[in-house]
Amino acid sequence: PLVTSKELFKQAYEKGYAIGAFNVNNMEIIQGIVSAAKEEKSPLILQVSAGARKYANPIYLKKLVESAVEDTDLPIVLHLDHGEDFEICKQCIDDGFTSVMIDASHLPFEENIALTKKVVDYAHPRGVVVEAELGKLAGIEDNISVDAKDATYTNPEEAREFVEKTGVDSLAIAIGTSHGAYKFKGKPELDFERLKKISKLLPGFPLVLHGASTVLSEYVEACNKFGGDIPGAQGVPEEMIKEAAKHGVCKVNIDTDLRLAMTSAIRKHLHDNPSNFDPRKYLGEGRKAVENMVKHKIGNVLGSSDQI
Ligand SMILES: O=C(COP(=O)(O)O)N(O)CCCOP(=O)(O)O
Ligand SMILES: [Zn+2]
Repeated sequence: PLVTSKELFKQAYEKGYAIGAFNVNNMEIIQGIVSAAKEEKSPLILQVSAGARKYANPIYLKKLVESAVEDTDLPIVLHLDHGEDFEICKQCIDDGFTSVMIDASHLPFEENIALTKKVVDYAHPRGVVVEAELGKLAGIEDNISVDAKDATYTNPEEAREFVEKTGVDSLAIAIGTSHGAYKFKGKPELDFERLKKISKLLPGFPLVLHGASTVLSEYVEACNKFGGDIPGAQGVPEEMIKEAAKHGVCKVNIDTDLRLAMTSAIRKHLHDNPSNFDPRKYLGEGRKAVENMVKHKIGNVLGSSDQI
């Protein structure tokens, strides 16, 4: 069924695992993710960004997710990723999403609170949960200085005040991750001291990690071997994701690893089969690669297998 993440996060928090939140943009990506979750008997968050709504048309995405629920009967959360204003959150809530993110992290603290509370006050009476963000995902400057970290990473005391004043159900925090394939110039590093402080001040409260792709080297190498050009790509080591799940992180956002898995498979297929021009062949290979990557994440990193 379509579910909210409330109960899923509660169990994940208690058992120390995290739930993958995978971005969806087309049928094959959804099918790959969902078959992996089905096989791993794992709860699942399918998330739709504004970019995905523009690319695929919201109606198609909603119907594809409904098909996944009908086909597998998995507990699936349909989540709006990075909602940029009240309007889009309202639209998705009215459209049957079970969870929305209002990303007001670029606003001053008080304005972030006000806008987040406005979304919470609309969502909760309709049985929908809300994710907000406090702090700014790292840029890709080299290991940034301590005071720069304090200026951009999530402040633990502010996090507690934010949650109390907004009633939000989960909080995306900034501890050194960033979106995309180029997360670290030097050695990958997350601010675990900060994470521990935040989770200590917010016991039992679900935290969210954005920019949590590993940028798996096997896919980067395959992309580059078959015509791609993705130099120096680096992500979050899987050990760090496991560690974060032990300190209150219940939702782990993964999009770049999906893209790399799909792209590497398609590049390889097109390279190895120059005479083929049937999209079902290379899109099918892409789907299979997505399925295998998500199975790996669920089974070996997130720990959410056999939880349904
Ligand atoms: O946290 C992440 C993904 O992190 P990742 O890049 O490490 O996978 N996300 O919220 C995904 C953001 C995708 O937005 P868009 O569709 O506009 O490109
Ligand atoms: Zn994000």
